[in-house]
Amino acid sequence: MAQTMFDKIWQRHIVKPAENGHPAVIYIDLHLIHEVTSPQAFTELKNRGLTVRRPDKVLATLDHSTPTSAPDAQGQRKYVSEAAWQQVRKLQENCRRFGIHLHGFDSPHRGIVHVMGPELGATQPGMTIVCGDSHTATHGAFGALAFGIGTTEVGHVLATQSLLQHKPKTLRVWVDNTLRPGVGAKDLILHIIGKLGMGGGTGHVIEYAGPAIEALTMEERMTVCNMSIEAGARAGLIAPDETTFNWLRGRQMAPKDFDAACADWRTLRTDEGASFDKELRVDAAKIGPTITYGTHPGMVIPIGAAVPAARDEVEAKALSYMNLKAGEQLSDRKVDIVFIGSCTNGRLSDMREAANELKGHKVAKSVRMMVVPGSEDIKRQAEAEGLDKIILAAGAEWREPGCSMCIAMNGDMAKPGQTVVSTSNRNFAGRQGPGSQSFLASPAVAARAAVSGFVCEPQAIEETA
Ligand SMILES: CC(C)[C@H](C(=O)O)[C@@H](O)C(=O)O
Ligand code: SF4
Repeated sequence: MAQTMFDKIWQRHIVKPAENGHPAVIYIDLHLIHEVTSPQAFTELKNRGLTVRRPDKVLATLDHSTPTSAPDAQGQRKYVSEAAWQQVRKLQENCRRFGIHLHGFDSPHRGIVHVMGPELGATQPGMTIVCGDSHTATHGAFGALAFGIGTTEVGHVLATQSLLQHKPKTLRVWVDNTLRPGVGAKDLILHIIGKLGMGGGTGHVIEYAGPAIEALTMEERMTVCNMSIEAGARAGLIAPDETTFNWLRGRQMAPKDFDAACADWRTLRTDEGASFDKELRVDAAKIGPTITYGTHPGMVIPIGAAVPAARDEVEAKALSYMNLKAGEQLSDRKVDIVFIGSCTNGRLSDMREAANELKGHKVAKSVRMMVVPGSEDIKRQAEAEGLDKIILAAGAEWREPGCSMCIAMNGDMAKPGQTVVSTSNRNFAGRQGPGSQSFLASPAVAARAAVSGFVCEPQAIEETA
C-alpha cells in the first residue's frame, strides 16, 4: 500500500504498537535538551535513582536564558536574574553528572537548539527527534519526524530513549509554482498559517511538498517547518532530496558512510498515490511579502493591505491589544524595536538578508535594532563575511547567540506599549515584553522597518491570492 513519509518513519520506530486505546511506544533517535525544560526531568531521574539510558543520543545547549551581551574582561556574563543563572548552572551540572555532551559557553557550536542540531549534522532524515520545546518541528526540514514534548516526557526519554505517542493524522500542504523574487520562506509560512488558521493543523503532522518547496534551500525549509506548531501541528516534514544531502555532507555528526545513508534516505519520500487525512493547496506565485497584525501568527496580511475587520471575539481582542483599528495601514505605525534572530530566522542567510537591506543606510533614530545570530557558527561565518560591520555601521546591535527577544527570557525585551517588528515566530500578547506589541515578518521586511522607522512600507509586490 502506498505510504506517506510520516507512515514510513513512524513504522520504523515502533517499539510496541498502540493497543486498545493505549499509545504506541516509539524509539527516539535524538533527544535535544536546553536549560528551561530539563531541570525537573533530571530531578525526577535523581529522585528515582535512574540513569540516562543513552547519553550519546542526547545533545544539550544553552540558549533561552543566556545573556546576549558579551562577557566582561573576566569572562563573566550578566544574567537577567538569579533564576536564569540557576537554570544554566543546573544544566551544566546535570550534563556532567549524567555524561551528556553540553554545547556550553566553551563550545564553538553553542546555539539555539534548533539551529545547532542541524548545523552539527545531528539532525538527519528518517530520524525521530524530540526536545522539550515546541519548535522542534524545525528539524522536519530534513525529513525527520521531530516534535516537542513536555518536561515529564523529557524525563521518560532520558530514562528509556523511547516515548509513548498517539499516532497523529497527516496533512499535506502542496505548494505549486515558485516564490516570486523578493518573497521568501517566512512570507510563505505566514501565508500558509493564515490559510490554515491557528488550530488548522491540530493533531496533524504536516508534509510540505510541491515544486515551490523543492526549490527552497535548507535554511528556508527550516523556516517553514519551524512554524508548523503555530498552526497547531505536531510536526512539519519535507522529503529529503539532493538539497538536503548536499547540506548535510561532511558535517561533524553526519554518517560516516554517507552514500549508503543517502540511498536509504531516498526511500523515505511519500509514495505516489498515498493519501492524507487533510490537504491544502497553495499557489506560491500569488504570495507577496506578508506580515502579522494580531496576537497569533495566523492573523496575517499582505504588506500594503489595510488591517482587516475582526472576524470573531478573539480577533477583536487581538486588535485592541495591538492598538489597531480595521482599515488602518501598518505603514503609518511607528516601530520602536526591530529584532532579527530566533530559530525561525536567525541563520546565516537571514543575517545576509538583513545586512543587504541595511547596507548604505542608517537605522532610524527612534529605533533600536538588535541582530542576534542563532549560533556561534553563524556568528563566526557572518563576521568572516563582514556582515557585522555592515550591521554596526547602520547603527544596529550585533549580539551574542541565543533566543534573546524571541521569548524575552534573558532580559532582551520591549517595554510596555512598544512596537516590535520581529523575525521570530510568536506574537502572543506580552511575548516580547509585557504590554508590548509584535509584528512578525521576514528579515528583509524587518530590516526595512528599522531604516524607515515604520512597521512596513506602504506597498509591496501585489498579492493576487
Ligand atoms: C521555553 C520553551 C519551552 C518554549 C517552547 O516550548 O517553545 C520556547 O522555546 C518558545 O518558543 O516558546
Ligand atoms: S528562538 Fe524562540 S522559538 Fe526558538 S527555541 Fe528559542 S524561544 Fe523558542
